[in-house]
Amino acid sequence: MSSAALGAVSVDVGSLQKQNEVGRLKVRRRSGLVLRVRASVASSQQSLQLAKGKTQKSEKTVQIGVLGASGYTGAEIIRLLANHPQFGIMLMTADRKAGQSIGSVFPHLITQDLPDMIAVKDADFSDVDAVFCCLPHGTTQEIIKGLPKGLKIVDLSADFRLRDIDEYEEWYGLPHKAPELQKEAIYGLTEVSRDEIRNARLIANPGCYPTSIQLPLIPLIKAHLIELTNIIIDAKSGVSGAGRGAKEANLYTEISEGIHSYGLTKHRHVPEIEQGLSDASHSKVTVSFTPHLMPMSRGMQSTIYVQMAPGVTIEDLYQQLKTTYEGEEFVKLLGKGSVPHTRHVRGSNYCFMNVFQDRIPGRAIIISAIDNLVKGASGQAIQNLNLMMGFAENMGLQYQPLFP
Ligand SMILES: NC(=O)C1=CN([C@@H]2O[C@H](COP(=O)(O)OP(=O)(O)OC[C@H]3O[C@@H](n4cnc5c(N)ncnc54)[C@H](OP(=O)(O)O)[C@@H]3O)[C@@H](O)[C@H]2O)C=CC1
Ligand SMILES: CC(=O)N[C@@H](CCC(=O)OP(=O)(O)O)C(=O)O
Repeated sequence: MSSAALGAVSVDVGSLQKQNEVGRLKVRRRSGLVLRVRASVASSQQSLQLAKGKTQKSEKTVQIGVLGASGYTGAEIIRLLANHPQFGIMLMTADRKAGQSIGSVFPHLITQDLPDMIAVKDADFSDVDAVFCCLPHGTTQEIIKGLPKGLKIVDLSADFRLRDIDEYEEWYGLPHKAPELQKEAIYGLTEVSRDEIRNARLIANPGCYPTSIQLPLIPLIKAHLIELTNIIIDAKSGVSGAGRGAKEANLYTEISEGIHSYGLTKHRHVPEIEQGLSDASHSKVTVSFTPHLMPMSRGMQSTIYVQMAPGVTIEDLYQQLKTTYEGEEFVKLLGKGSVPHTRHVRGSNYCFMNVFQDRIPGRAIIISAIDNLVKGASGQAIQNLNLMMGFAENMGLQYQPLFP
């Protein structure tokens, strides 16, 4: 049952409560005793199913569930899927906002024909083919463990990113609740692990900082062009990276007109970055990583300082990245001397990068820019599901950046 099939009428509170008990009405409070009600014109049988969490199949070929549809990454999945020819959203869940329509939670999505949001525990996954799991880390393992085994899952949280369970428990301070699923999870940095992603059932979608950092560093490490010590990463994120939940630290007054670093020496993305770089080098790589919060809603830039291997020049680094990414649609090495800007990738699935010779001989500066909500989260998640379902990797993702 799609929300587009619901009409709007006004009724008194008594009849409203009675009807709402059987799930026939979606209620939004206006003022005093007058309520605006969206009444179902479907049969009572269909209405009852809606109350239980059933939703009508989308007309598209792959039925998608979005868990955590009331959060920023969930909303971004929904926005991006509007233009996807194969993925249709038939199920959306939320926690505190369960029971609300998408239009009341995200007015910018009101024009899309979408089911209302329900609690995860009420969801019926029997007609769903794949889910995007956009829930906070720590809540995700148990929820994914309870999903039907045939479902394809792209998990945007950090819950399955670290292969080493002890490391997860140490950095996240939480017990791992699904170690058996951890063995199955494939880390979904698309350009690096495409072949494994195609055959995966459960993808651990990378964090936004790790995406912006690993994309330039992995090819340089694999080609032995940089030293594995003294890698220094100075990274900056827009505030949407912290999610939509209300937190004092993310109030306008706290983040506007200034920048600040956080998570010094202990940010939980350190082990994720080191895992990826160590895999590329077949030895333990450590990094210094300092993230910063910027007064912008979305966007991420990583500035990375590295020591080049003996005899290696900046031209070698440039040529290596050029060869690695020249056939890639979403990773772009800029022309020599051009500086990546977050505003040039905003709203798109692109990662822009470049390398620069430092004035200190032997050192290089690498800059990469992504939109944290797109290539850093929901865009890469769709890229991965496209591969898992056997579709073109770029399907539904050819959004040009928003500028200015
Ligand atoms: N924001 C970003 O740039 C990125 C985020 N990520 C990761 O993606 C995931 C989602 O992030 P984001 O969208 O920003 O987060 P938000 O805080 O914006 O949204 C979280 C969503 O999860 C729901 N939720 C919260 N607690 C529970 C629970 N106990 N059970 C079921 N649902 C719950 C919320 O529902 P309700 O609103 O109803 O409370 C909401 O829909 C996180 O793991 C995050 O770390 C990854 C890369 C980038
Ligand atoms: C600005 C901000 O707070 N950013 C988040 C990272 C968002 C992200 O990609 O992280 P996960 O998917 O690993 O949660 C942070 O620093 O924790």
